[in-house]
Amino acid sequence: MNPWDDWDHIVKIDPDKTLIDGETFEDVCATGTDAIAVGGTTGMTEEKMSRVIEACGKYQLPVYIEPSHDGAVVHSDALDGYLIPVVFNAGDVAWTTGVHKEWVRLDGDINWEKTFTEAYIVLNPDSSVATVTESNCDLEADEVASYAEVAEKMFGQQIVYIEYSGTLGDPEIVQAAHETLDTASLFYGGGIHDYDSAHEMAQHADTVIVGDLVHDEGVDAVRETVKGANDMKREIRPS
Ligand SMILES: CC(C)=CCC/C(C)=C/CC/C(C)=C/CC/C(C)=C/COP(=O)(O)OP(=O)(O)O
Ligand SMILES: O=P(O)(O)OC[C@@H](O)CO
Ligand SMILES: [Mg+2]
Repeated sequence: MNPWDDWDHIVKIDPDKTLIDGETFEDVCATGTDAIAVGGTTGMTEEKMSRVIEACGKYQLPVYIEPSHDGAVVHSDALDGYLIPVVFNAGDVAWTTGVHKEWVRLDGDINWEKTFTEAYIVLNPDSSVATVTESNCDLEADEVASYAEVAEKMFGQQIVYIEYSGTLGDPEIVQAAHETLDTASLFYGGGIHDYDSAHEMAQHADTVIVGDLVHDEGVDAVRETVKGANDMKREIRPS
């Protein structure tokens, strides 16, 4: 049993962005989402990360950090664990193993029991994450599916993350990736903004991730995406 096995929905909070006026981290944790991930590509500092971790750590939800580089890792009792991206289609291998090597070399406090990797496939060429990692986003569905298969079968990855950060992706690509996986979970993130987009992506993703919406629209909009994802899971799960 992995911590994420019963997560249908995650809210990813970017510590470099603000919540909507009048909304709190408590409100975010009460949207019905299953877990909080803390991370973003640009502007990460230890102080900003810690503020969000401490604020979200007071509630029942699991809180994980998703560091964007080796210097962005924060250790805190408020954390349930660490989700470490490994970018499979990165143009620079630093994002596949290089920054990981530096992290292991320099961080004396790694708790491997709470550390899990995510095999990222980055697909929106206009996102910061694609720019930073120089990812090759020009991939057909069968190539994405093959990356997913390589991640699980050759590299033993237990999370494959289809990342369209900032834009809603192609459900057929998500489906193709999902179909290659046996035991690994498929995470999908990017452009989920309402009931329908969450509902659609939850058909093939085991877990959907909602990021910018919490910063741009707020908790009511996030709650709709939780409903969409949960409804789809009820529709497709054998009772
Ligand atoms: C070795 C350690 C500790 C970490 C390595 C982490 C790696 C490989 C990071 C690569 C970049 C990555 C996948 C970051 C994860 C977080 C993420 C995708 C955030 C979303 O970013 P964007 O939405 O593109 O950026 P902004 O919202 O900040 O513009
Ligand atoms: O911000 P959005 O587009 O919701 O994307 C979520 C997440 O996959 C980003 O890493
Ligand atoms: Mg973003």
